[in-house]
Amino acid sequence: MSDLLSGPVEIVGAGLIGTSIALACRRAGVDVLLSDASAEHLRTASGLGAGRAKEPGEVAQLVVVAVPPDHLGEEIAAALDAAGEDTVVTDVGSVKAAPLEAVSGHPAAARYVGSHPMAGSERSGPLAASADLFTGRPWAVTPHAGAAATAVRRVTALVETCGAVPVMLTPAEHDKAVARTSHVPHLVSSLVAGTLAGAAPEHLALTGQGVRDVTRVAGGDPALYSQIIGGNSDAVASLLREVRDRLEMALEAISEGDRVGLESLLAHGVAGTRAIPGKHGGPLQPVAAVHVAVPDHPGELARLFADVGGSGVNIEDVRIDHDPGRPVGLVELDVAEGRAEELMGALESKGWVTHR
Ligand SMILES: NC(=O)C1=CN([C@@H]2O[C@H](COP(=O)(O)OP(=O)(O)OC[C@H]3O[C@@H](n4cnc5c(N)ncnc54)[C@H](O)[C@@H]3O)[C@@H](O)[C@H]2O)C=CC1
Ligand SMILES: O=C(O)C(=O)Cc1ccc(O)cc1
Repeated sequence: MSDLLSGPVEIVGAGLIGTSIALACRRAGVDVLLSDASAEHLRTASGLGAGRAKEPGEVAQLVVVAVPPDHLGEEIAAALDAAGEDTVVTDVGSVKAAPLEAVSGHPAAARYVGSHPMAGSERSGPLAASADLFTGRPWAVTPHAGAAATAVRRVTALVETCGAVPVMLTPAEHDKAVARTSHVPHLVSSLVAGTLAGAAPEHLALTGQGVRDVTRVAGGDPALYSQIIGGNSDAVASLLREVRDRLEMALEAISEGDRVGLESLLAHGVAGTRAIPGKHGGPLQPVAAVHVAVPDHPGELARLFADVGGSGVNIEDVRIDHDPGRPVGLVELDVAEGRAEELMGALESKGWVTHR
């Protein structure tokens, strides 16, 4: 348990994110008080060991507001109104503009510091929660100009207690950043996924890993994402105009048979993928993909990973695709470039069928 965060921590909104934070705090030995507009979510989260229902009069050291975006402002203001003199209030909202507006002018605004974990899931509610959700993930801490240094330290201690990596940003920088790294990618993913709805089954039979990668985040709850994206409209609109300009360039290049123009657009995309930081925030390491055919039986993945472990080659990333015609999975293992041949040799010697 951190000296800066001895508890209790109060979670307002015991859904996916709130319950995950609660579970991580409980694991660190911190007392957790829960509240939620839904009695069922409160019961479920308590039953999962995320904490106990808050009793009237109990005062927390840190309140974490984890409700849907449209309700953050009112719940943050209510938490500041009700809190003790030393209580710090944070929220986990995906956009920082509205929460900040809600506390501006509040006499206790110095005790509010916004934050945003960059981890989640397409699912919602306490049953989707996990104490490990934030492990190793970036978590923005976004103090406003009037925030107290002690409040910033306590919110940073929460991030560390959850095993995440704090990233300090102003609220305005944060909102611009997430428009680029989260909100526009989500919208574009949804637009692409929409072209699949109602498509002919014989076309969908050719679905491979690429389209699954591009459309994964589009599976998120539309009610939640319309609040998130709609709450960051200026930053999202400005980037979407850039995307629209490039889409028009792509249409023009395709209709005019301009291969040079098309290649230049695709090369710009490659540059974008290389700009994404690698694991642990370092530069992106060049990786090579090794594909392994894995029979669709219980225990086969465990056997594969044990054999990879025995080879001494570290797995940088892993994806699993399914052969539509056979009971076989295709596991794609990303490893450091230069070690792929060694891994293939080691796996082939154990009977696995591999290819690059
Ligand atoms: N879902 C994700 O992947 C991520 C979500 N966030 C942010 O976290 C916040 C919560 O999102 P999730 O946990 O995904 O949603 P969720 O739907 O799983 O949980 C929200 C919880 O808040 C409760 N609630 C609603 N209104 C309330 C109120 N006025 N007072 C008390 N409880 C109330 C709901 O009953 C529910 O249990 C959102 O603001 C979202 O922007 C941040 C990072 C990732
Ligand atoms: O699913 C993913 O890859 C995510 O990036 C999850 C996510 C969703 C919403 C956020 O505000 C932050 C993170």
